[in-house]
Amino acid sequence: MPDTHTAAQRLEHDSFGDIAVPADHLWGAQTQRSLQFFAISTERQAPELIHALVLVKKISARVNGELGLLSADKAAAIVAAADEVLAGRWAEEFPLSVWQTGSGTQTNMNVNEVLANRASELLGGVRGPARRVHPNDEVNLGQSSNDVFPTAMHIAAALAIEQQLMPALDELRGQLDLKAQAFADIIKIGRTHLQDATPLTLGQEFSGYVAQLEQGRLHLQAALPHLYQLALGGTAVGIGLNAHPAFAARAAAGIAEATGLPFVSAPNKFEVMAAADALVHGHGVLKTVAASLMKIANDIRWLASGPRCGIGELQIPENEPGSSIMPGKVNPTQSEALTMICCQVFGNDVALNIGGASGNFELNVFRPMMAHNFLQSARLLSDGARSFARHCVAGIAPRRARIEQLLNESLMLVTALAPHIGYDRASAIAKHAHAHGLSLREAALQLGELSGEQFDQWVRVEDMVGR
Ligand SMILES: O=C(O)C[C@H](O)C(=O)O
Repeated sequence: MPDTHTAAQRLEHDSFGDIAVPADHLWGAQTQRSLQFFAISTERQAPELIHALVLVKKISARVNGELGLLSADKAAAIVAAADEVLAGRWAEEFPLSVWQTGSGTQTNMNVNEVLANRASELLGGVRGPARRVHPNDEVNLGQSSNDVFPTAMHIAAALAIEQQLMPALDELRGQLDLKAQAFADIIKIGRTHLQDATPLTLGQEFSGYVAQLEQGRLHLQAALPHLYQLALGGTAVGIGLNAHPAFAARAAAGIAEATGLPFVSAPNKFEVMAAADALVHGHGVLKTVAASLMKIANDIRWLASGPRCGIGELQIPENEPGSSIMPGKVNPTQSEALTMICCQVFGNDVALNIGGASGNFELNVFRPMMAHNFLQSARLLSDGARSFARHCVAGIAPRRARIEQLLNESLMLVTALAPHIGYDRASAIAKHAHAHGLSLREAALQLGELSGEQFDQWVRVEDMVGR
């Protein structure tokens, strides 16, 4: 009795022979082998990377058609199949693990197979070995995983920076800037080394966060030109064997037009294929942005600590119950999520650096991991920055009474006396005040260092904050 519950299968074929694949899927033999031999963990190639690979295939088919290397009907069918994927169809046809061949060959072939089978169907043919479009000879025409995969990585990374990360960071910068302006007149005590320091305004403190993100944007922009260089046309080792001499430049121009970004054919294909420095540099900037966000998120949660027994200068939004056991407790959860994201980005950076440093001769073979880490970092930072902007920063309010209390209790206002009575005498006032639980004014008068009028004239916080 045949098992009627067994899913229908069809035979696919590659240079290793026949292999059964699920009949309802478009992928072919090499995808199936990869599923068998790389059943490793749950990380799949990022949708942004698949999208970029499919775009490369679409533009390549069009250019190869224009160059007379591919018949017009087949080029059009591959373009149409690619457009279906780019429009969101067939997402389940790209099931491969990140942890596979280091060049991304199996994912390149996954894309080739899906587009070949679908293009065949669009031409009225079948899927499988009798298909009317060949995955290697036609979809992969004039290409190798070695140039296609780094090309897709550069496209996906540049798009992630420009379309995801920059807008998200701009939103967070905008929210912080609103607070910087709103808090411009609130004088508070500064802290250095976690110890009391001289005063500044809350607005000045927040303006530092704004400037951090402005610098981050400039760093991101500076990382883009290298990512705009595309390896496509280099084929296996960078010399372009089997590609038409006009292919590289035309394909890069097509990708630039399709994305609206100034991609060009890399002037040196050996560099973009043998190394992955553009990704290492770009992720270095993502790491820098993570360092900025971690500092900002940490400051805000420390300033909001309490509400009774901490610093308590800021009130942050109370979005959800904080504790399963402690009634009424509310926690700085947005800061916690964002700082965890930053940790992940730092970890991704280490792995990506090792991968980038470990290429051999003509090819870097750490690419799927590097693409995965880069795109995960960009996504995490984008979503995290937006979440933090909307659910924390937008609702931050100053706790004025507490700010004023801590300002008045601070001993470091004594710094304003140093130009008048010298460092040593001012220091003696601060130490005396601390030792005897006195205010600075009381200590100064007790030590007979200056008159009350002089103290009031010289220790004026409004004059200390440099506005
Ligand atoms: O898959 C390819 O096109 C080439 C492969 O990565 C190799 O260099 O062996």
